[in-house]
Amino acid sequence: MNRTLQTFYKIYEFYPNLIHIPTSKNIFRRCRPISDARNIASSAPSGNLMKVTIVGAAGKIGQSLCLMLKQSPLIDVLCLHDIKPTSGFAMELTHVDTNCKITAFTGKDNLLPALDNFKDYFLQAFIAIGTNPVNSLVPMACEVLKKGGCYNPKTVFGITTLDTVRANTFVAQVQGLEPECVVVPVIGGHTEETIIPVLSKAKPCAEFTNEELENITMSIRKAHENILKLKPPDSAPLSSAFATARFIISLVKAIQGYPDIIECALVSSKVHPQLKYLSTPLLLGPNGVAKNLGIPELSDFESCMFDNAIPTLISDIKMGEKFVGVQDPPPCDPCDPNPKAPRCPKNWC
Ligand SMILES: NC(=O)C1=CN([C@@H]2O[C@H](COP(=O)(O)OP(=O)(O)OC[C@H]3O[C@@H](n4cnc5c(N)ncnc54)[C@H](O)[C@@H]3O)[C@@H](O)[C@H]2O)C=CC1
Ligand SMILES: O=C([O-])CC(=O)C(=O)O
Repeated sequence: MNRTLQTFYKIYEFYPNLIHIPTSKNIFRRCRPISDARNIASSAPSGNLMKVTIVGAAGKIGQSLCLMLKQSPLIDVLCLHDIKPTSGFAMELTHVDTNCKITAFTGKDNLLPALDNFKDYFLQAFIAIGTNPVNSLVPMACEVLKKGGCYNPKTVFGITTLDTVRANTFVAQVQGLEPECVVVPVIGGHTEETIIPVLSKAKPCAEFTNEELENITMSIRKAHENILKLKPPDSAPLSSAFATARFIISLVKAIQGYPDIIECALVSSKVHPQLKYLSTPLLLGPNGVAKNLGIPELSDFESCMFDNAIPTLISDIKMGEKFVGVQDPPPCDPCDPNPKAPRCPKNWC
């Protein structure tokens, strides 16, 4: 096994529910009706196939996610991988009368066959991580990919779409709007203290009383906890699968050249000096992040939440990096300056 293969193997061992989308620059198909898609897809040359691999596919989220993705006319091959048996579940999915083909692999030894295209496309393959803790696993994955010499910061994503889906829903309830019409950016990370719903930029309407702002924000941040109270020890597999499917379809559309695809996701970031990874709105294109749209202008309430989240985000990021051996840079020692360097100013460190 060469070094690149080992790297990928290591990543996939760590990340059930990681979603891998091998891409080809040749893939620029436009949206088309399902009936039309059946014909086109069946005659599409294999190099142009849109394949999505779900790792951890036999789990609670994975199964619903696969069912949703099986219904997409934009995906040609849906590949299921899990350490648990996948063949029965895969056979059931093949009975769903949509064009998307199903392939299935079981066990660690079959991970590489599940990712059969990655050797050719690994720098373009999109990797989306839904497994918690997303705030730490994305930095960890990026470090592993860097060590393997196959890191492309534009194509590694932490899935935070569930926070956006919840924000849209709760805002729509309060404002009496249809949830499908509401768009709320959610930045930060994917834990209670790091989720920052930017309600001041909600569309189509960002008018809220202070009480509404506080209630909606808390409902989004505590959504997981509130679900656990009603259905312990379950998480939120249905809404998570829905949100993950939405994010995956957005990635697929971006790869296929659809314009104006914007999603919030946790990515390697330079938009804040202290945060190497941050979830912000992203313009997605065929090569991944086409443009990081950055931190929207925040209200005082949102700025306060953001400032409070920074230490947690930093510590979550460090935790992920340390897990794969990345050390903090040695602290600056003002008593032992490099004689060739300018003297370290007092309190610099
Ligand atoms: N990002 C988000 O918004 C959300 C993320 N989650 C996270 O998603 C993850 C999955 O949740 P569930 O589906 O409910 O869990 P689950 O336990 O039902 O499913 C996980 C699946 O991964 C498989 N698996 C474990 N190790 C594997 C490996 N090395 N290779 C391949 N497959 C492997 C297991 O056999 C299992 O089928 C959890 O970490 C959860 O915290 C949950 C909700 C929302
Ligand atoms: O932690 C979990 O398993 C569930 C989760 O992310 C959420 O509901 O937002």
